[in-house]
Amino acid sequence: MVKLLDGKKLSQKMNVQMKQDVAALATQGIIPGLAVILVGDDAASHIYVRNKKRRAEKLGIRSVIEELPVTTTETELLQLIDQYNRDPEIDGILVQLPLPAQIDPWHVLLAIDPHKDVDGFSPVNMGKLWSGRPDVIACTPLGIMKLLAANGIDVAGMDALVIGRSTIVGRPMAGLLVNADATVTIAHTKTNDVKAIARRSDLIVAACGVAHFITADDVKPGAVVVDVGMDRLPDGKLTGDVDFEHVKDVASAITPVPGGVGPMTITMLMNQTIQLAKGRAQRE
Ligand SMILES: Nc1nc(=O)c2c([nH]1)NC[C@@H]1CN(c3ccc(C(=O)N[C@@H](CCC(=O)O)C(=O)O)cc3)C=[N+]21
Repeated sequence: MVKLLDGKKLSQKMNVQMKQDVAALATQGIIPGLAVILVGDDAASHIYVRNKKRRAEKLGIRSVIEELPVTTTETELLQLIDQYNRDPEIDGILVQLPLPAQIDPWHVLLAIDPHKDVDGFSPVNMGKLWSGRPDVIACTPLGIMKLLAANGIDVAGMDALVIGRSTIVGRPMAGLLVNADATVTIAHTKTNDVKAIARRSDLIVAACGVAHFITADDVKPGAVVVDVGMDRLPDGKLTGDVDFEHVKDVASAITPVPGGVGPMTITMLMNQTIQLAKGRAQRE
């Protein structure tokens, strides 16, 4: 029987601890503060940001949402980031990716104070992760590690395949897996035969953005399959990079879409905002 890696259920469980943490901070007069900056009118991004605001409100985290027009210049965005860098009541800053073409995301990642980089995308935090000394960690990969651990899956010694090399998912995912003693392959669009690698992997993390890219034929019996995809089928339905219906009969454990990695991403974002606020409480 396949084990369903249920991110919604684990998120609800983690909410209990997070609410206690927020209450403890409140006795010290501290409310965790999260600034979310969204540039442009990408429909999916607006939905994620609204979800984040709702989750923050439920937990007692103060969130400030900045929705900027698609014409925003890089200078304007960097000025806003600097304003939040200096705001003592803001613990975490998140700039929703992707950004419009006139803004270089690298300049944005360099501008965010690493101590407020709640996404863990800045070069300082990425470097710390790859140095084996993680600090703030990218929320999606961190959520995946929590989901695996909570289901008793130890990746040590596993042959792991990460499909995708983005700053948001693939690279930090590979770093976390290496730190947890997995043997990691990072595949990408130029990889010669990703399916052959998939067939001999004990763990597959699919983050390539192609609906149902991983089929039952690509999965070794008993492998663990994690689906980071958020793809739309022609009928508009949300689906993942994994053909769940068929892969579930081959894998030993699998994440659903929705209800798997997505909810864990937001949970980690909230948890890291709370952890950063705890750091502020200690300094004050
Ligand atoms: N700086 C930055 N940080 C991010 O964390 C970030 C980003 N940029 N850009 C886009 C991606 C995407 N992302 C998701 C978060 C939650 C769900 C989520 O909650 N998904 C639900 C379903 C939602 C639905 O039904 O549409 C689920 O999987 O169950 C999905 C995707 C965060 N991202």
